[in-house]
Amino acid sequence: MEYHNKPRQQQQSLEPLVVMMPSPGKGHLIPLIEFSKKLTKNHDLGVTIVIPSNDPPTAAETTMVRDINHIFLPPVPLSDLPSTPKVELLISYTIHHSLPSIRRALQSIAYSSRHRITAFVVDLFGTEAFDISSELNIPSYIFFTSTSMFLSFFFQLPHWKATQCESDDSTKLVQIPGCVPIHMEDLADGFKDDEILNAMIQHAKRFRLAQGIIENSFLELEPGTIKELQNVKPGRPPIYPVGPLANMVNDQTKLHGNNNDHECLRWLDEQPCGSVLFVCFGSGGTLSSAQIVELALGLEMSEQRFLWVIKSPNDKVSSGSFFNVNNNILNDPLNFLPKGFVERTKGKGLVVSNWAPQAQVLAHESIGGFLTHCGWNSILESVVNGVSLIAWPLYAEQKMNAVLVTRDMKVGLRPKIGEEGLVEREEIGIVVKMLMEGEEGKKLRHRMKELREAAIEVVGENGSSTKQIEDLALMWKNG
Ligand SMILES: O=c1ccn([C@@H]2O[C@H](COP(=O)(O)OP(=O)(O)O[C@H]3O[C@H](CO)[C@@H](O)[C@H](O)[C@H]3O)[C@@H](O)[C@H]2O)c(=O)[nH]1
Repeated sequence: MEYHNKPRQQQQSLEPLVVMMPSPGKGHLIPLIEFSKKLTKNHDLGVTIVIPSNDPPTAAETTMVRDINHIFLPPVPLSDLPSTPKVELLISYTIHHSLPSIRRALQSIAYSSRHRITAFVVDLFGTEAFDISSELNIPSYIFFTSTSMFLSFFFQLPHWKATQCESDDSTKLVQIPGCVPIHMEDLADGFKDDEILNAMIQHAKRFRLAQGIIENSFLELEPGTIKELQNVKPGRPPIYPVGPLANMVNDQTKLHGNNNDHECLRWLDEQPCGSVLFVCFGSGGTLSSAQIVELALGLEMSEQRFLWVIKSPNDKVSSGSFFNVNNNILNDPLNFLPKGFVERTKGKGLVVSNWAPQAQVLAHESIGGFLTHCGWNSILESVVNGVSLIAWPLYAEQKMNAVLVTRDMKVGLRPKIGEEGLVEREEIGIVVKMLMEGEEGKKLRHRMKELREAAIEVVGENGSSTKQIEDLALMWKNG
């Protein structure tokens, strides 16, 4: 029987179910897990997460979703693709080649005698699957995992031409509705590449097909942009700001197992309050070998305590760990540090290979600052913990996020890139010291504490984000 032909009466007796589909990457999966938890725990609404990927699930991914109904789709091999792939195209490629298995997964749930799917929620790269939800008569939504600023830019994209990004003048200003103007050089990298731009325009054109767009942000964080996005305009679906949906400490233990034993948390226990800079470039970010050396020597020059999550370098792309295809994971990242660095900084600094329980680290009272690649989840996790930032964007929309953090939110410092294309050790030393000890650092911390208060308020019992989730849950329960 066709799902959409099930008699209304029969459909109403079935349990409502929301199906979510993140695109590949932990930065897309984690906020959808947080959203699912709110729907299931607070609203007793069933959720199944359908997960496309390129590799069989890792142990970390399996642990992350263990308390949620989920389906890992068959991996799409990337072996035919170039060895220096572009992240945005790889993600789009994976979704495109997963369409047959997405269809099978949705059909098997939709035709079951237990559930009626009342919403299909994808992220910004998942809109190609709207054809399938539409065939099955399932309402489609987008969960936008990045900033409202980036969402506002997405609505401009269908009118955008590659030539607009090909300006020699990198200081030319781009006006995104509701936002402060940003320099051309700070636009998401992909928009300067024809192939990526065209793929993104295709995604953006399908945004209007969604019944609503759920955003992981809140008014106090991006007031101008959210107000602008909430203006009713033809072709623009309603916007639901539900953020910050961030990986929180209590839940982190569930996500990654019992991390209380992680060596970095034990080390943090021994450091003075607010004294440690956390350095981490997200799930996919990598530095070049030369940049690793500069960062190490810069941290040393700053004379501050630090906890650094280091990945093996990649001299071609700065997203070297996003997909495993290009990352030499066999090399111990510590081998790329300058000679004698670990010994010289012993006691004052700790270097951890590849992964640390970030949410627990940021919640630790010894943490006084965060040097981040500006992934949106990392920024939100800093906000909920009141930790001010050093913005070191690497790829995707991270430069736009860095502008937001430093110029709009005013909670971070951004080091300058030197002539060789590297952030040099002297600059790192100065900026780190300024954040951790300087007057400017104090102001940023103060502002971040204000944002933290606002974040606590909006996700509280009567908060605006709680209310938005309630409205969505009610609509999806009765759908
Ligand atoms: O050692 C680590 C590294 C990361 N994380 C977690 O992994 C997530 C990383 O997310 P995010 O900070 O957003 O970075 P990416 O994984 O790089 O996220 C991708 O997705 C984001 C949301 O769309 C975009 O903002 C980024 O540019 C894009 O690279 C966060 O929850 C971190 O707490 C850890 O727990 N331990």
